[in-house]
Amino acid sequence: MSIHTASVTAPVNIATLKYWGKRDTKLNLPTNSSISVTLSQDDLRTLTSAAAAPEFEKDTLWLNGEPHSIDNERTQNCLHDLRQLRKELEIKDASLPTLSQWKLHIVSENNFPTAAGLASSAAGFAALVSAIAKLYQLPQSTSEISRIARKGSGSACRSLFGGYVAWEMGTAQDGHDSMAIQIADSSDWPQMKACVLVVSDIKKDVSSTQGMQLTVATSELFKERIEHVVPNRFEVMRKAIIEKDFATFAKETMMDSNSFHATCLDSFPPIFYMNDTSKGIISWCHSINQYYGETIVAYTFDAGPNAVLYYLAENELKLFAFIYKLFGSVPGWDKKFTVEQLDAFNQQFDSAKFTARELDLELQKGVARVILTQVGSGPQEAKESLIDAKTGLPKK
Ligand SMILES: Nc1ncnc2c1ncn2[C@@H]1O[C@H](COP(=O)(O)OP(=O)(O)OP(=O)(O)O)[C@@H](O)[C@H]1O
Ligand SMILES: C[C@@](O)(CCOP(=O)(O)OP(=O)(O)O)CC(=O)O
Repeated sequence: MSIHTASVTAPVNIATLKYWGKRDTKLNLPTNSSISVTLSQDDLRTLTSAAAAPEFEKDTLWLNGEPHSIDNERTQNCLHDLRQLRKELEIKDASLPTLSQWKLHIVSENNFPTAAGLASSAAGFAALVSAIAKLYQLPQSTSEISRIARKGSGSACRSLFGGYVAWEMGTAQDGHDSMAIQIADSSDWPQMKACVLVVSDIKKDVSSTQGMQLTVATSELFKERIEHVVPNRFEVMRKAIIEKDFATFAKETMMDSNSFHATCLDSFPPIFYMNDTSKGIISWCHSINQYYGETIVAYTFDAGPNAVLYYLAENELKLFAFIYKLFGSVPGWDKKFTVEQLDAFNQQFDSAKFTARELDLELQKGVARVILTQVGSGPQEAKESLIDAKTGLPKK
């Protein structure tokens, strides 16, 4: 069997200026531009291998070891566009193997919970589209490929780049100008770190796709958000990233998370993604910033209760004096810090004279684990393949 394969890893991204609302649900065209930070693949990543061979009978996807439906319109749109681009190459150069006509086998693994509000669809579609683009040796730019990932899941287009990324909403009806661009590389502002407080990794009741359309259809507040709030914030946040102005970046990030969740509450019937633990974490972050008299931490919440905290490496000790005090007993710390470093967080807390009233111990019960990570790079070609090169099936 003559099997062609390619493997890619792709990152998760967490928006600091949220995408919420579509003007075209088929093409995933958004009602506003958005901004995100790409997280390091050392901690959260999707690995996808794609293979094409004339003998394959049908397009098949295996996700986390199980067959997974590929018949949905979004995945089909991505495959269609990628095949179209490959076909153009084959027409120009008749010596190329006709991969565009062969069926695909795609095998993918997320190294974190799927469909649990940790942006698995973003990393998943970014990896799927990147792996097939690599397999097909497509010459298109990363932004052009991001347009295809967008059709899989809107936020996926931002996972095509590392660092700090904007998804420009565009205005064209066919979506050709709605794609991701890089605002700054991870190496331009490498000090950005992220701490994910996993409040729940259970599948959510209202998916992002359903939730945002309910907001578009019913929320009055949403109109104000897309017409005024987001366009202004986009410029302020972009500038803050370029100038490495953490205080402004953090304030806008927190305000945008709150604005997005306010439009969820303003939807009818209302959508609640945050729970009491999430709200407690918000107050806790404000207490920490107030205690230090400067903004050292920003929180943001996607369509679920998990918190993502952004902070700069230089403030890690200051921040973790508090975060480790509350959430030190859950898994995730020992992989990143030595016993001495963890002890330093405790000592820093003890010297902080923080009162018991401000220390909300109830919060401890709501967090299941922490994921400690940082800004990272975009999709990378992987040496490891999940596909057996002889059979074209997933490796056991
Ligand atoms: N590695 C992958 N390859 C292909 N598709 C994937 C992959 N990972 C996830 N998906 C698709 O994304 C779906 C999960 O998307 P969903 O939006 O429900 O959750 P999420 O992305 O984890 O959460 P959120 O979007 O709120 O952050 C899966 O059911 C699957 O169809
Ligand atoms: C709250 C968000 O995470 C919503 C993400 O929505 P999706 O990209 O998952 O939605 P679809 O385009 O319908 O697949 C905000 C964001 O990532 O910008």
